[in-house]
Amino acid sequence: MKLGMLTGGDETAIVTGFAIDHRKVAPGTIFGAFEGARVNGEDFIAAAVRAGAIAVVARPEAVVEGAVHIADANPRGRFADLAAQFFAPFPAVTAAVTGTNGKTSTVEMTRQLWRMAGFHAASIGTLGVTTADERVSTGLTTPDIVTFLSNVAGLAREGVTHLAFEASSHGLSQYRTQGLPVRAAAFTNLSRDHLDYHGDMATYFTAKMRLFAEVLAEDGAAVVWADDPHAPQVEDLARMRGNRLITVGEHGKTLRLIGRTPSLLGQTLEIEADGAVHFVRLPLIGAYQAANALTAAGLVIATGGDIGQTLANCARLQPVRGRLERAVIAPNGAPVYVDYAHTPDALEAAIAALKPHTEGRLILVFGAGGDRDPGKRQLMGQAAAVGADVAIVTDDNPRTEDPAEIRRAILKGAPQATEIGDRGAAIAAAIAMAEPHDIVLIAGKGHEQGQIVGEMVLPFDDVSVARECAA
Ligand SMILES: CC(=O)N[C@H]1[C@@H](OP(=O)(O)OP(=O)(O)OC[C@H]2O[C@@H](n3ccc(=O)[nH]c3=O)[C@H](O)[C@@H]2O)O[C@H](CO)[C@@H](O)[C@@H]1O[C@H](C)C(=O)N[C@@H](C)C(=O)N[C@H](CCC(=O)O)C(=O)O
Ligand SMILES: Nc1ncnc2c1ncn2[C@@H]1O[C@H](COP(=O)(O)OP(=O)(O)OP(=O)(O)O)[C@@H](O)[C@H]1O
Ligand SMILES: N[C@H](CCC[C@H](N)C(=O)O)C(=O)O
Ligand SMILES: [Mg+2]
Repeated sequence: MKLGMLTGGDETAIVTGFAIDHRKVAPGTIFGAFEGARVNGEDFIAAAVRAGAIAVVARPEAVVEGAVHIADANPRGRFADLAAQFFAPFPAVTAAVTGTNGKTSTVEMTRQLWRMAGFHAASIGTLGVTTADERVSTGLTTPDIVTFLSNVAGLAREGVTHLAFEASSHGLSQYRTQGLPVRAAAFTNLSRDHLDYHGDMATYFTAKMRLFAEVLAEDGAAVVWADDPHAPQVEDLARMRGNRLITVGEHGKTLRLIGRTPSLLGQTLEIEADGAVHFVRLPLIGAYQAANALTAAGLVIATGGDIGQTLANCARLQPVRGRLERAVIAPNGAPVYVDYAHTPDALEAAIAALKPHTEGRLILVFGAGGDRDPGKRQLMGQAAAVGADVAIVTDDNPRTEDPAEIRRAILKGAPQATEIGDRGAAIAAAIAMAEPHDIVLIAGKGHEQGQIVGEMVLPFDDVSVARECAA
């Protein structure tokens, strides 16, 4: 592709790729220079040009010498739109999911439901890039724009026609998925998280709402978990833009949840849709997994799926890695679950999911991440104090913070809790104290494979550690 095709000018230089990090610039690259949270990408423009950048997308006031300056007050957005022209074509059917909790689960279930309907489907999110054959990690929930678009194009080349991806609030505010047309967008819920980055709840919500206000195609569909207090605002936005609206949940109109009966290994959902009542035997426990399954079903229906068939397929959904995953059953019969709950709301949801299955005590092991919203720590402590019978506060990715300080903040909300900093020792203690009718819940890390201490990632997997402790 010639540069002129992107700039509208007559430049004949051949574009070989796109980069947002000057260390990834090769001859023929278009470099995006963005102001970041840590550093200003404009400081690397000269180095990018020396490395062979032929054009730089940057604010009008940035200085670009020796390459074409593609000036835009919103360089991230402009860069994304140009990169999308370069990387296209993409899968024809795309669905994005936003919300504080449930994005990973919903995109994974959407992928599974599309596959059951016979489509070549993929998902991109916290778990990585997932197809029917493999899973490749990208490190972020919503990868950077270049990684994202190149992966999406790669999936299309492999024959993927249906893609569901997670639109995190960071991703939305940094235009990490801009340029990929979105046919359907879902909202799961809003609660406290990431205030270290967004500052306050209103800004955090506005970042998420970009998905509906700007990213979703004008003729696309909005799928809303109607039982969240923020749902009406999302619904109003969709109506205002003239998007097709699909609402799910007890307050939902498209898929109305009228009954939910937990069973030993799953639950039966009674759903009213299109004037008929459907019974879905979901093989997953917990109200939150039912919510995510219905939101996923909403996305599949929004993109052409048959209501009856899609609901019937929910009976064959496979568990999502690290979300209420049963790691092991202790020798005395107590089951040990691993869950990715790392917000106050998620912790409450995970506890609520296991409560109906607990005849004895619910023993909880949890912590909170360093270099992340400190305000959520005490609230997570409170959620544990209210919901768990025994709570053990431990470390979860302290990153560059003092882990003892993080635990202290959590303990303010859970003064009765036991403190065991070493995560392996905390898990061992929980399993050792469990009696036959108790349940152990290890929260916060889910699928994660490491404990981040300082800049180091030490290998750590809750599921393997639990199995070792129970052996
Ligand atoms: C706070 C945040 O979102 N940071 C991400 C973001 O950084 P930024 O734009 O603020 O970048 P910066 O480091 O200040 O640098 C500014 C610019 O200069 C460039 N640069 C920088 C250094 C250099 O030597 N040369 C150079 O060109 C950078 O590539 C960047 O474009 O863009 C970077 C490049 O893509 C990401 O690596 C970085 O993720 C950091 C590592 C991170 O931890 N992000 C987390 C918080 C995150 O994004 N999480 C969300 C939500 C999680 C969830 O709830 O699921 C996610 O989607 O994963
Ligand atoms: N619909 C929901 N409502 C409340 N809590 C939920 C819901 N879905 C998931 N959770 C809780 O949040 C945890 C994370 O779920 P999931 O990974 O699907 O969310 P996510 O939005 O992708 O999270 P992240 O922002 O870290 O990527 C789960 O392990 C569970 O504890
Ligand atoms: N995507 C989330 C994951 C948090 C997982 C938890 N284990 C932690 O490290 O806080 C974040 O970056 O905030
Ligand atoms: Mg996720």
